[in-house]
Amino acid sequence: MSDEANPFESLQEQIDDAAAYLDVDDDIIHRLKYPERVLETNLSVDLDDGSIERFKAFRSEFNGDRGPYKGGIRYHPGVSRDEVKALSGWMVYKCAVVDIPYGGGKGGIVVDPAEYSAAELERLTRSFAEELRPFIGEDNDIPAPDVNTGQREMNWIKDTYETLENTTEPGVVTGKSIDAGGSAGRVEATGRSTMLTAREAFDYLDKDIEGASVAVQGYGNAGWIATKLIDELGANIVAVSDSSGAVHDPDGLDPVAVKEFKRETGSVSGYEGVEELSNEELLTMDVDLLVPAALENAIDGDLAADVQADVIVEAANGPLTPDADDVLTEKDVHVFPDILANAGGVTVSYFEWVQNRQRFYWSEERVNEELEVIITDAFDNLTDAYEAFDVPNFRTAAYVVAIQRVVDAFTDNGNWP
Ligand SMILES: NC(=O)C1=CN([C@@H]2O[C@H](COP(=O)(O)OP(=O)(O)OC[C@H]3O[C@@H](n4cnc5c(N)ncnc54)[C@H](O)[C@@H]3O)[C@@H](O)[C@H]2O)C=CC1
Ligand SMILES: O=C(O)CCC(=O)C(=O)O
Repeated sequence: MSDEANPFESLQEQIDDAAAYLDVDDDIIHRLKYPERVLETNLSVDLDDGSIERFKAFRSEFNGDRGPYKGGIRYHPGVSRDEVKALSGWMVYKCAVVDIPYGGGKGGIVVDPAEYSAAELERLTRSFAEELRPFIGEDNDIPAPDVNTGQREMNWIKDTYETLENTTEPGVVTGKSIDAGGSAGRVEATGRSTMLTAREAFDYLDKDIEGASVAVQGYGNAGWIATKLIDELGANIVAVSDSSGAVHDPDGLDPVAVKEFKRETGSVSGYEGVEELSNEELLTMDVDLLVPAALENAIDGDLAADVQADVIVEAANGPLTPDADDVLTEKDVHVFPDILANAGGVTVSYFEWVQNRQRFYWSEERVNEELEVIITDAFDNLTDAYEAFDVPNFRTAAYVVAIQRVVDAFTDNGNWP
């Protein structure tokens, strides 16, 4: 993974690339490139051995023109202020692409959760929730899971908030467990929209997904579910990876068996009867479809020169640097961007929030059906814009659609002459 590109600068470049196709005042575009505010805090947490450790944490509220700030919370040693700013900006344009009534936010704690006990992580999460309390709320800013967080952490945040506020407000966070007010289908939603985007992309490009060879980088929530659902479309999953490395079988891997192996051993590496590869080798395999589902900057300009995939569908946020985009556009590799492909997560978070507010819960079938409508409509809007604006790639098309929607909300709110 390249550590050179600054994700916040990448976001700003993506906005500029699309703004060039729109008739929007430069001052408005400038406003759309910076967060409205960023909370930076230091959390002091009691460890199990009696010592105290301090953790840096952030929450960026990028833009609220279309609704409450919305976006996940990440636990990772690589979290930084600029990373969180970028991730919160991508949330703004993601929510606009799928046309759900949210702005964008994102948070993170600089921590490797593997090094701490569950009790320590609970104290850390509740401490962060206390700091977040003045900012979050179902009409203000609504956190959700991201890398290394899930239902457990969301339940802790909800409980801390509700206790301090002396209220019941399950819609203050999404991605909760079902018993705490979560939605059916939320855990699978990010991988599901990745699958739907891949399916629509192959159809649009007149390619057959059945039998298509697929490599997936990252085998966590987004990557594993995407792999399983793309496999169910009849594609041939030839390689998957996690931070330990990649496994490759040209005859096809069984995604469920690999997942079970990872659950037992902690990694995909060591899975029997397959070839072991590096992550870089996986990313440059000659496959029909490549799905980056790990972290930002997985493919930079240098690596992009060696990419052999025909189609890339981004399950991760920001896996390609702007340099990589330029190289891949030049090579005619079709990249379907994160702000569409992984938008299933926030879309089903929206369904969860709606259900929380109505205290009326939907079946998983209804969630999946409504998600499919939103993702396929968004895909059609994106490809319409790709053709109408004659932009070089699908990312720019997605930003053209999204920026126009945010600008329309801003100006309709009476903020501009
Ligand atoms: N969880 C969600 O609902 C959503 C997640 N995303 C994005 O999807 C991506 C993955 O998130 P999750 O699956 O939730 O996280 P996760 O923590 O469940 O999984 C991350 C996976 O990436 C792997 N990984 C980390 N570094 C790697 C590397 N250098 N090479 C290969 N694999 C590596 C990890 O081993 C793990 O398997 C992130 O970019 C996240 O922002 C986007 C939308 C929603
Ligand atoms: O479910 C959500 O609100 C946001 C998920 C997220 O962080 C993302 O889409 O990157």
